[in-house]
Amino acid sequence: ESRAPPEKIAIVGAGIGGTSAAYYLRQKFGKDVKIDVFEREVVGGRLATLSVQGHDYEAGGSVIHPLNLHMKRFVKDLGLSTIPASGGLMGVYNGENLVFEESSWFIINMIKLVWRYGFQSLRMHMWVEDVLDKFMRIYRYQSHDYAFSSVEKLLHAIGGDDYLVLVNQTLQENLQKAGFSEKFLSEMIAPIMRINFGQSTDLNAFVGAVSMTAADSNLWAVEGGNKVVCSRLIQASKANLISGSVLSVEDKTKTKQRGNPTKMYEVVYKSGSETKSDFYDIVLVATPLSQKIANIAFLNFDPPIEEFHQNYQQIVTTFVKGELNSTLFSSRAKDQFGLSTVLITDNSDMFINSLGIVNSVKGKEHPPPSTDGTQVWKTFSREILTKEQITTLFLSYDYAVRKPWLAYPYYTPPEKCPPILLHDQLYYLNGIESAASAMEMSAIAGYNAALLAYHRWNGHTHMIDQDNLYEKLKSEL
Ligand SMILES: Cc1cc2nc3c(=O)[nH]c(=O)nc-3n(C[C@H](O)[C@H](O)[C@H](O)COP(=O)(O)OP(=O)(O)OC[C@H]3O[C@@H](n4cnc5c(N)ncnc54)[C@H](O)[C@@H]3O)c2cc1C
Ligand SMILES: CC(C)=CCC/C(C)=C/CC/C(C)=C/CSC[C@H](N)C(=O)O
Repeated sequence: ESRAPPEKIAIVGAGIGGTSAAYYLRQKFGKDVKIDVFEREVVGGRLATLSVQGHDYEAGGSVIHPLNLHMKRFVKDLGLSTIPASGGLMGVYNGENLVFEESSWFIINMIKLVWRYGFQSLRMHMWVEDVLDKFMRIYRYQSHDYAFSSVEKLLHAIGGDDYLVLVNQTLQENLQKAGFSEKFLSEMIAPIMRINFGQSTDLNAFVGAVSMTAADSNLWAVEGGNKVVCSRLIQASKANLISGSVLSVEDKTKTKQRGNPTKMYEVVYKSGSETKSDFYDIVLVATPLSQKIANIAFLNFDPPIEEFHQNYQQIVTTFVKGELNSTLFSSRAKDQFGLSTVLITDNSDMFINSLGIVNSVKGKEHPPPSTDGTQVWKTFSREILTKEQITTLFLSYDYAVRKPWLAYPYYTPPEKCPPILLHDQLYYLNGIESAASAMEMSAIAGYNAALLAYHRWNGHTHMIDQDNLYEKLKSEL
């Protein structure tokens, strides 16, 4: 028996976390509940494009794994199309030379890897497969409507104690214990961590595994830009998008029309030059609760809502349309360079984290391949690149554009993930980023928060934090 649905739900943030929550909240609570999504900047959040000479390129979250089933489902449900997001050859630069270069021949590649690293590349693949295999359990739990009240409980339900060890250990520690060599860690693993999370192997082993899956070859993206998923989710969930910055959420008692005094949340927000407010039964916060990012005050809560010190790192995305100075990396003639991604080791003293050729969000043929040797390159760096640095990297360039992000947490395991449940009907989605930040992780958090809110509203305690779910669902089949 379910009680009457809530009248109004607020979601703060229209990134993939907030918009997927809106989508699932609508499915669970039905058509009558009013859902307001507050966004102070642009729908999509860290999914955004930048334009280079009239063509758009992914500047934030760009690649999606073939087993990211929520993102896959959104694309299907929302009638969107996909484009391949990986391809081309990769090389690893150590500050002096390329220590590894991929070959376009699979067999040659394998021989090169075995020659330099023995069978560690294959073992690494198996290690990642093992983490990913367990990860897939979350989809079964969520399709059966099970919810979790903390990130730790969610991770434990997926991968048991092994998963908690992963988030509490550095990738370095974990892989050293598993017998991987220093050479393999510094030449292969650290550069992958650096391109994906701007860090070395000192991040937690779970986000390390997520980062390794992003080295898969069948990655994809949404045609037109990944951010389109967010705007379409808002439309599909029939939520109201409110353009404004949420300033505070206050725990208040309100007497509704013809009713008893009820506990509600007053959301105060600034829209243009006006400050407005409204009351909600349920509030979901779908943005990192760091002062530098969201800056939301929680008023009148007893006990008070603590501040979370999730430290988000700056990553600058820069697109340059130009001709690469390939002699910086290799003595080969520039028309023989052949690499489309350069990963960089930690000891290289390079001012960038990575460099790669990118395709526009319309796919490979847009714009048509250039004939003058220029390409659109994307770099990630900690700091904004100076003109000198750009001219070191490029022999010539026509155009450069950049976007600095507070991109993802700076990982310092052991990780204590912030709570999901901040108050009776107040939920926080982005604590999951302390385990790993990725589009799919936010979509999982959005679905989980929607299910948790629904079950807590209706008193379905048996659907929350169930032990032994994997065994239980196995025997149900
Ligand atoms: C450079 C970069 C590359 C990445 N690459 C990948 C990738 O290839 N694949 C992948 O899976 N992931 C990638 N990620 C990570 C991924 O983009 C994020 O994990 C994901 O987009 C986070 O979504 P979110 O909805 O949780 O948060 P956000 O997208 O940050 O959404 C939060 C929203 O809340 C809004 N907001 C904040 N405060 C307020 C307020 N007070 N009032 C109203 N609105 C507010 C913000 O404007 C924002 O739009 C990348 C991230 C970056 C930065
Ligand atoms: C959650 C699971 C199982 C998989 C997600 C894998 C994935 C696609 C992770 C990407 C994480 C991330 C923050 C990447 C940043 S850089 C991406 C890309 N290399 C680029 O150059 O833009």
